[in-house]
Amino acid sequence: MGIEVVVEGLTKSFGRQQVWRDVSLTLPAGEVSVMLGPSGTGKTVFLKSLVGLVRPDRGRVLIDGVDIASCREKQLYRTRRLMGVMFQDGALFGSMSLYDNVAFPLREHTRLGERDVRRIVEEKMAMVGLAGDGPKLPGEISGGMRKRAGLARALVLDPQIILVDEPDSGLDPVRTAYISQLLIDLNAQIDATILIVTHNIQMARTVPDNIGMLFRRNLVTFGPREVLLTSDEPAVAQFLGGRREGPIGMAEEKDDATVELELTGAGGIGDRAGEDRAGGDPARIGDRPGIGDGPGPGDRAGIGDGPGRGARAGGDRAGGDRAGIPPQLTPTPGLPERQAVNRRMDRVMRDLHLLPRAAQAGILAGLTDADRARYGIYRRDAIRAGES
Ligand SMILES: Nc1ncnc2c1ncn2[C@@H]1O[C@H](COP(=O)(O)OP(=O)(O)OP(=O)(O)O)[C@@H](O)[C@H]1O
Repeated sequence: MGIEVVVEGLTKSFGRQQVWRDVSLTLPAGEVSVMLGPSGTGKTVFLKSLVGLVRPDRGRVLIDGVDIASCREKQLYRTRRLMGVMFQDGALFGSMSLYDNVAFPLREHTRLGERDVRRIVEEKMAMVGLAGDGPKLPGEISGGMRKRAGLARALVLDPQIILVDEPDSGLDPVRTAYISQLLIDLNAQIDATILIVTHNIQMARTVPDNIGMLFRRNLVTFGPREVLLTSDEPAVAQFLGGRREGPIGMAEEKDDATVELELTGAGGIGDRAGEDRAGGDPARIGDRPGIGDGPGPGDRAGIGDGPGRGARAGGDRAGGDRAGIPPQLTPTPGLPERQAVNRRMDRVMRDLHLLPRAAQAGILAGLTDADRARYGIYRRDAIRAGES
């Protein structure tokens, strides 16, 4: 099973620029987590600090009892063996074939003979859908294939933690859907702890068990996916809706006066540009297209308010969405079930009372009959939670 990663009070600056401060979270063992955030908010720096490629100014990163933010080189090296990293562009050596790229960590860090190297490389390349592509050079293949080759290389040392930097960047939506499925399939097969850094909303909505978001040098939230997906935090709602109105600006930081204007509807950027907004509603916080669509100014979270259903968080939604929470991807038929699913559900149900009400409603609305029996929850309790 994967290993838990505990981050405590992590702070990082480059010169006078503070990237983020006091970031604390736990990546639960064997679960898939996503870190979201607008461009430039330090997602990649965060990922690198988990591998010890960036040293934070303060804080700890505990992996298997070792604080990799402060440990000695030898321990860092040993702990890194537990981790596989897929960088944005695959980070392949351009002059080596895919086969040699994927074999590289095995030849560098183990004493395996070439026959074993071949067995492992072929197995991992097949896992990411690159069987038979070994002889190709990185320059001869598409960006999606390069990413998958980078993923195969990240897998050869059988990591218990996999860190993935923007797996969707440069990919079309179909390739992004494939790599999303691949990450879930991998988790089902090897039960590793996975952290994906991305700003792809679709991936964030359908892949992870847990989601966090970095914004303005802070971790806005981190927890079960239902928390962020039902959040009424303005930056989160704007980000999920992909809208310009809200606190996130082109230069990451809008000035406060602009935000105030937008939120009061007294003239957002769209108005000044003479653009239409759906429904003519001035910069409503909860107005995420395709998620919250109920009338009324009280609709801040933009959740659970299907027309004619009484505007309730937790109500059923068309297309299988519940309370604005789309179904999570499941492994491809024929693969094992994800072991993380039950572990996560146990944890979430244990801590349910600590979560925001909308998240609770979303979680309860999504329970299967088997879940309800397991946790002793009656259907009417779940419905009542959705109504409150
Ligand atoms: N080695 C470095 N030296 C100085 N500044 C750096 C260094 N690495 C990153 N930064 C700065 O830290 C900030 C965060 O960068 P990072 O690449 O982590 O953002 P990101 O959220 O991953 O962005 P994107 O989504 O666009 O990839 C940026 O302002 C970047 O310029």
